[in-house]
Amino acid sequence: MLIVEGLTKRFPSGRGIADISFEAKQGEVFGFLGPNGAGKSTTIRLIMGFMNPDRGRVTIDGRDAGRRAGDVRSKVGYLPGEISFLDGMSGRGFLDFLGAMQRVDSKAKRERLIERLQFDADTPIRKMSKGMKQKVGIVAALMHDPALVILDEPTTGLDPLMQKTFVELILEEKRRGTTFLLSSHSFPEIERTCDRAAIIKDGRLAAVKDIRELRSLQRKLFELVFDNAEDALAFSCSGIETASVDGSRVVVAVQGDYDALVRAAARYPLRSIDAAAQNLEDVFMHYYDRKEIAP
Ligand SMILES: Nc1ncnc2c1ncn2[C@@H]1O[C@H](COP(=O)(O)OP(=O)(O)OP(=O)(O)O)[C@@H](O)[C@H]1O
Repeated sequence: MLIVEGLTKRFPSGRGIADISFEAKQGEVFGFLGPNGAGKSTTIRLIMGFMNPDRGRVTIDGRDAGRRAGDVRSKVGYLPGEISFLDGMSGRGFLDFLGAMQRVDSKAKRERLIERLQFDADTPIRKMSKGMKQKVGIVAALMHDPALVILDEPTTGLDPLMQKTFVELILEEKRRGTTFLLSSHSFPEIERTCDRAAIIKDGRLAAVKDIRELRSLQRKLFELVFDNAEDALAFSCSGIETASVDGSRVVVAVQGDYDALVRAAARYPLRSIDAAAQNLEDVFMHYYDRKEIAP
C-alpha cells in the first residue's frame, strides 16, 4: 500500500534523512519510532508530498505519490505533528470545510468519531485545548475512510482514557483493511497497535522489527527473595545468570528456559517470587542509545 524507496532530503543545516526505505502492506499498522529530531516528521512530510525529496520515491496504492499527488491524497488520511487550524471556525465548521475538499460523504462517520472521542465539536477552535484540537485532527484523518492513514504523534495531549479509545479506533480500522503509518513516542501504543515498527535515528533507518518477534524476545524478570543473603549468594553462583543480587534479593532475567530457574531456586527456602515482563521499551531502547548504527 505504501512503498518508500531510498527517500533522501538534506537541509542546509546538514540535517535531514538519508536513504529511508520501507513498505507498509495493506491492512498493516506500521510504527515509526525514534528520538527527537531523528527525521520521522520529515519522512512523513515527504511521503505527503509537502516537500520534494533530493532522491527517492514514494508509491501509494501502486501510484507514484509525487506525480499524482492530488489523486493519491484523497485516499490518504493525515494527522500532522503540529496542526494549524483556521482559528475562526468551530471544530465542526473545520471538519465541514475539509469534508467538502475530500469530496466524500463523511458526515455519518464524522459524527460517530466525535461521539467516540467525546468532545464538543461546536466549540470555536481558538478556545479548544491542545487535546481537543488533537481530537479534531484525528476525526479529520479518519472520517473519509481513507485506505492509508498517516499519523504523526497522534496521542500527544490526549488523556490515558482517550489514548485507549484511540488504540481501539486504530484496531477497528485495521480490521477493515486500513493501512497505517504511525509515528509515536509511546511504546505501549506501538506495542498494542503495530505489526511492525521502524526505528529511525540520525536520519537513517536503524532497524525494522516485527512486533510479534520482538515480543518473543522479551525476557521475563523474576525477583526472588531468599530466606537469607547466604542462600541468595549460593543461588547466584549456581550457574543461573543473574541480573542483580542485593542481600537476600536476586533478580533473574529469563528468556524461555524457566525449568533451570525453578530447579535451581527449589534448593533454597524462598520468601517470595515475583515475575514481570520486560517491556518493549527496553527491547527498543538500545537502538536509541547506540552511537553507531550497524548497516
Ligand atoms: N524545514 C526544515 N528546514 C530545516 N531543517 C529541518 C526542517 N524540518 C526538519 N528539519 C531538521 O531535520 C531534523 C529532523 O527533524 P524531524 O522533525 O523530521 O524529526 P522528528 O523525528 O519528527 O522529531 P520529533 O520526535 O522531535 O518530532 C531535525 O534536526 C530538524 O531540525
